[in-house]
Amino acid sequence: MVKQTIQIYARVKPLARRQQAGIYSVSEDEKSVSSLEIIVPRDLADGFVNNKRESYKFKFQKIFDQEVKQDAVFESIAKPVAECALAGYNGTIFAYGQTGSGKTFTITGGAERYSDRGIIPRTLSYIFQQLEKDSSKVYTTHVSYLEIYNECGYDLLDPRHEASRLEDLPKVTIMEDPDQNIHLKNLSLQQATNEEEALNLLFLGDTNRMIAETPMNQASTRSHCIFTIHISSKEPGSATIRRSKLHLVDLAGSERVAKTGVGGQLLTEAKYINLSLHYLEQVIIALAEKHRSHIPYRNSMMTSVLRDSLGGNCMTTMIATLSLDKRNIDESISTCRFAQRVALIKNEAVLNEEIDPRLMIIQLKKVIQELKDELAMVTGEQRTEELTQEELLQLDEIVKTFLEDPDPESMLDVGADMRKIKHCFNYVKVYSDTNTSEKKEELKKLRDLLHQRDNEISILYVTGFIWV
Ligand SMILES: Nc1ncnc2c1ncn2[C@@H]1O[C@H](COP(=O)(O)OP(=O)(O)OP(=O)(O)O)[C@@H](O)[C@H]1O
Repeated sequence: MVKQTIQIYARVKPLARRQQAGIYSVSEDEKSVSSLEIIVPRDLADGFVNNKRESYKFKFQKIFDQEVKQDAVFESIAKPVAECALAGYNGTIFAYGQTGSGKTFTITGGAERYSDRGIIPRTLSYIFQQLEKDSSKVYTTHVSYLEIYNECGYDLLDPRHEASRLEDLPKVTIMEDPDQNIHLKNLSLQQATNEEEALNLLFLGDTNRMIAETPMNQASTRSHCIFTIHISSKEPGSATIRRSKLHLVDLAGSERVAKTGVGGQLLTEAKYINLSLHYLEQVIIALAEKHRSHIPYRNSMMTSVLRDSLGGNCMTTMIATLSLDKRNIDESISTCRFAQRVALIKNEAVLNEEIDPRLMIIQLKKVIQELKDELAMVTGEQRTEELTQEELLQLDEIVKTFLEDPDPESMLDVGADMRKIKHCFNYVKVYSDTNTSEKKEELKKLRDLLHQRDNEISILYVTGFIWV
């Protein structure tokens, strides 16, 4: 079991040309903990008098400032989580931040340049590279892509639909089993056997996501998207299967503070525009409080789906996306505050291993047969039915390999079935008889040759070709 708090990272979006930079600084202490200090000048903030604090400091595992590129973000954040998923642990990476702060850019990527691809395509690429390298296990990979809008789930990977509206996509509903495990009804799991197939599925999902945008559901701002990579692995011959899920989550825009302007207050009335993010916050608050027994996961679909990622069996990472221009400083501060609370949540990730019942039955049948054979040998009660032709050929092969193995410590094991043991003895007899007669034949040939050479030499003496 791996006990770990949720890891929090911050990423600062580059300023657009006409944006005015806010005042902030990034520093790192001797233990490599990064700090972000945001300054809101007392005299003037966004045109209003600021009577509040001037300096806001937040700690993160690492802060990626404006110039940091996608490959560095992947290496630091996603690669370790992908490695854990390959080893059999659940993982979640979610991006949280206000609209336009770079959540989609970080999770999915930008369309302009190949180097702009984000965490999802890079993680898929990395996972398939690793699978190709590891021949010790058999891996199976599936992906799913869920969009949650207004408390309704939609399957973005439904291959039968060419969606023109979000409502055209199959609706996904939540079901809970008696052990409180969440199951998503109607969410398709599509198999991907290589990187290309997985990327095609991502593309299908992103296309559906874009096409299904309606005036009611503007851009990704109001919906949450969860791309999940499901990995299962098994060693050949073993009945134990490891299963893990890696959720890559692009949350809805988190803006919630209404800038009233009245009285010049900057950080005032909290107004939630997205109820499910409000419920997410409720869950985070409840989890961060000690001795809190009830966690309100069930209040929203998103918190139900991410239940394991928040205070459960998962290694979870949050990326706080920040837009640190002057106008968005207040939103960035509330994103950082949210992240600090998230950092208090402890998760306990366990290795997800289970026994495949089908393989287990095959193995147990074999064990039962071996035990029956041993019992029959001990009690003298022999099995009388004939061995099949296939079984006989298999036995011949096993004995031949054993006899031809130069290793003096090699063993012949055919179990306790007397029919098999007898057949092996017969094979050994025939094998050694064949070998002996072959050797006799060879000896005779050599003797004949020797005799012939002696005769030839005697003739040479007699004819005087050889002088002594
Ligand atoms: N690190 C970055 N480098 C370059 N461009 C970026 C970066 N982050 C974001 N952008 C650009 O900023 C714009 C807004 O980013 P993005 O769409 O990712 O925001 P978002 O947080 O997902 O918004 P929403 O909540 O509406 O989905 C996009 O044009 C994106 O390409």
